Amino acid sequence: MNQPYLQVDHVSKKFGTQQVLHDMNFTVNRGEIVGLLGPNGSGKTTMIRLLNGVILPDGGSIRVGTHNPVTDGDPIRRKSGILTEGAGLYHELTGMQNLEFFAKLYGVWDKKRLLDLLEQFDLTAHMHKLAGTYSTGMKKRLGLAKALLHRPELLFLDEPTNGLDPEGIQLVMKYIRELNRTEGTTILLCSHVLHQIQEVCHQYIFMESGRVIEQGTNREIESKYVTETVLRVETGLQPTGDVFADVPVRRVGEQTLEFHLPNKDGISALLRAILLESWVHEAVITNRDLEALYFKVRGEQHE
Ligand SMILES: Nc1ncnc2c1ncn2[C@@H]1O[C@H](COP(=O)(O)OP(=O)(O)OP(=O)(O)O)[C@@H](O)[C@H]1O
Repeated sequence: MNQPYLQVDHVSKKFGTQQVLHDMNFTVNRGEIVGLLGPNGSGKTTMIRLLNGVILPDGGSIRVGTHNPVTDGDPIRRKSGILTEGAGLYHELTGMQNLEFFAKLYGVWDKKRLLDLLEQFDLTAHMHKLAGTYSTGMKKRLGLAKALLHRPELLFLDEPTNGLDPEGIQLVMKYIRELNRTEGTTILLCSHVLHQIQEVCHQYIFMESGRVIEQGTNREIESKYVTETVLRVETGLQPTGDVFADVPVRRVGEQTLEFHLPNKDGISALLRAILLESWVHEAVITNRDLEALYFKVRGEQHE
């Protein structure tokens, strides 16, 4: 089932004298949602522009399906949609006119599709207003509708939820998941809001200073980097020392203790021991969500 779709081999890119990407290597399979993660300036947008054929690499090779972006930029752009920071909208046109313009440009004029997308992104009531008067969130949602007009098989999303309110974030993340599930769209997603993307991504590529420093699923990265289980428990327990039931413990809040276990196997026994002495309202493993893994992966680079 794993069919390589994006293949990046030893890719490098310079802007002037600045080496922005160094020997980049990664593969994304068809139908995956992949998070491209890394701090500001690590080269994520540059990588997307190379995949999309908008700029050319200095070295290495890239495949997007059967295409090489160096020679086949147009076919790739016909099959892909892109949402960038600016969204590329015409502010002097209405929301509807923007979609009409791009649908004609892409040669995919379909009024029903336009109306469906406006409806899906909660823009029907605003479709006759000028895009320049839209809020940041509305522009972002219109940009997404524009990126999806031609039913792309590949979608590049650069910070898709930036500037959206909680309802907008939920709407967009739900749509991304649905699109991938129903149409099998391959999605490369750049975001700094890690708790949002961990709900939708199948795997992650971690970048740092123009290099891939790690790639894998949450589970793969967890098993490689997480060597203990940190359990945060909301409880009335008052341990007398820094060990309880043979587990090291420290107080991190008035009613919150943090236990450090060698692995998950000891959690049930620990909770049973706590419950013999006090109440428990919540127990959460805190060191295996995407944010914790992100810092762990990056931390190892700096050690
Ligand atoms: N057209 C360009 N000309 C010169 N330098 C550029 C150009 N585009 C990007 N850079 C530089 O390349 C580096 C990587 O930029 P890029 O935008 O790819 O990073 P990023 O990971 O997407 O950052 P962010 O998270 O802030 O969006 C930065 O140092 C940036 O200044």
